[in-house]
Amino acid sequence: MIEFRSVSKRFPDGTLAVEDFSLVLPSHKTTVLVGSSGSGKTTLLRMINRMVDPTSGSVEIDGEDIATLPPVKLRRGIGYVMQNSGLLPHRTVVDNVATVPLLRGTPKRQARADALAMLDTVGLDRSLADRYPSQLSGGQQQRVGVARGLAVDPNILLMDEPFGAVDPIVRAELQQELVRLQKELDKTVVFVTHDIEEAFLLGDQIVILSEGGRIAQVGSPAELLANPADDFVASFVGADRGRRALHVERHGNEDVVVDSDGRLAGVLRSEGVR
Ligand SMILES: Nc1ncnc2c1ncn2[C@@H]1O[C@H](COP(=O)(O)OP(=O)(O)OP(=O)(O)O)[C@@H](O)[C@H]1O
Repeated sequence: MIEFRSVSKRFPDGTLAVEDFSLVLPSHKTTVLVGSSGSGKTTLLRMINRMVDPTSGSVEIDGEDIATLPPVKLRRGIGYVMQNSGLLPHRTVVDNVATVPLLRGTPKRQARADALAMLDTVGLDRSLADRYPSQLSGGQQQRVGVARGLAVDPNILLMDEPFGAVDPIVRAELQQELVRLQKELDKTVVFVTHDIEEAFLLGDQIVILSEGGRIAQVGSPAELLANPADDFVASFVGADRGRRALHVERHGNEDVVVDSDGRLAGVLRSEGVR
């Protein structure tokens, strides 16, 4: 598990990006940090692999204070996927995926074989292996980014708005793919987004942040929707707008569920009946 203990981050220019943040991120679960721009999501994420060090407080992984670990070593064991994929433009797809394993000393032939297998895992055709990133679509580039993040078989995968720059259809595909991958790989995933729908889809634990990394509420999607802590959360999760408020209408012998705009959402069945 990852634990933030009273973590604050003040940047040299005086910006207090995160103030006294404490949270446990359970292992083998997906925690989604969601909040508006500037709420400190990226800063928090980057403190997990020491791309940013806290000004005060500590971050622990499985009980070990990561300030005591060399950053380079730590990072090689943590997958990191960025919004614009962060691929090296002058390296082929397969070489991009194999970069970190090679740095860790995996023999070249083995690293290539592993990288090709990883393309299969993220649903990319091996025929793309020798292309350069610019010869791929945005969605394909993001898949390569995910493959690269997973290439070192990390326990922890950090994802910073990885699907933010692709069109909505590809984005939905990538989200479904991540749901599938997470079932299969069972990593501890920390995912940053400003999209609450994405958070609801992917998160076991959702952390709603307001400015300065302040936690507005932590909970499962159901908890947040059923019991929003305040108006800010209610508005953020859409509980206030009636958008998610469904009601039941009787049609003949069936109860159907209808949304606030009168659109049909489904049929109501008592539990156990299919
Ligand atoms: N290197 C830096 N130096 C100074 N201020 C910084 C630095 N990096 C981030 N900040 C500031 O810290 C605050 C939090 O930034 P951060 O990038 O963590 O937010 P975010 O929630 O990820 O935002 P976004 O959704 O826009 O990516 C912002 O006010 C930002 O301007």
